[in-house]
Amino acid sequence: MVCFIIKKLFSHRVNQRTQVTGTMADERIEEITKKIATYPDFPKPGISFKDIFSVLLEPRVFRNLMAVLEERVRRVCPGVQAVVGLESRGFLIGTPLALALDIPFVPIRKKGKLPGKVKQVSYTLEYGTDVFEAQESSIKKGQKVVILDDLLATGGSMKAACDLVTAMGGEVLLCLVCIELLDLKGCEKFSHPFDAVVKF
Ligand SMILES: O=P(O)(O)OC[C@H]1O[C@H](OP(=O)(O)OP(=O)(O)O)[C@H](O)[C@@H]1O
Ligand SMILES: Nc1ncnc2[nH]cnc12
Repeated sequence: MVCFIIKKLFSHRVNQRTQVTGTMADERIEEITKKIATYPDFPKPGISFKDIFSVLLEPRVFRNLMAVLEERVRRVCPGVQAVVGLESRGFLIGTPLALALDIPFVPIRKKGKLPGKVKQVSYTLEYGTDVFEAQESSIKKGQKVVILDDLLATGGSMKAACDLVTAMGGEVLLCLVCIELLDLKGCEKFSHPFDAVVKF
């Protein structure tokens, strides 16, 4: 209900509402921002690659990132029932977040990697196309989920994940990323509530 109201107020962005306030919080995010390394022209010319792994190299900064993500989920969608993480970098932050919230972690993987019956959706990336899959039994009808990823670029991956979760009967309460590339306007691709810790 709260998410619904926030969504109505801020369209697809909930940053204004979920931003952690206070000096400590701002300092954590400032430090996380500084730690994210940028690699020009990787993996293709014209792509400015933002590397979440540089944050994971420092346990204190990684812990602060996880704390910020957890605070935002608890604040915006306290009734959340699962964390959905996108392969592969979304797994790195999705699994510790699910553990911290004591709820299931649901992987969305690229085609052909999940056993058993799967549901799939195809999508376009900033530098290619791919197919996402989830195990049929991993998302229950009516289950309230947060979708988590390291980065939002064109928004193709997040939109595909929203479509897949919705097609499986899940309810997307929040799409959450560590890094948003503002110029690419990826959050305009989908209509679910969205939040990002760091924006470039
Ligand atoms: O907003 P988009 O344009 O869809 O791009 C963002 C996605 O691209 C990257 O994943 P990638 O497919 O490169 O996989 P990886 O995490 O395994 O490196 C990133 O981790 C996001 O999932
Ligand atoms: N610019 C970028 N940096 C890191 N990961 C990405 N995935 C898609 N675009 C990306």
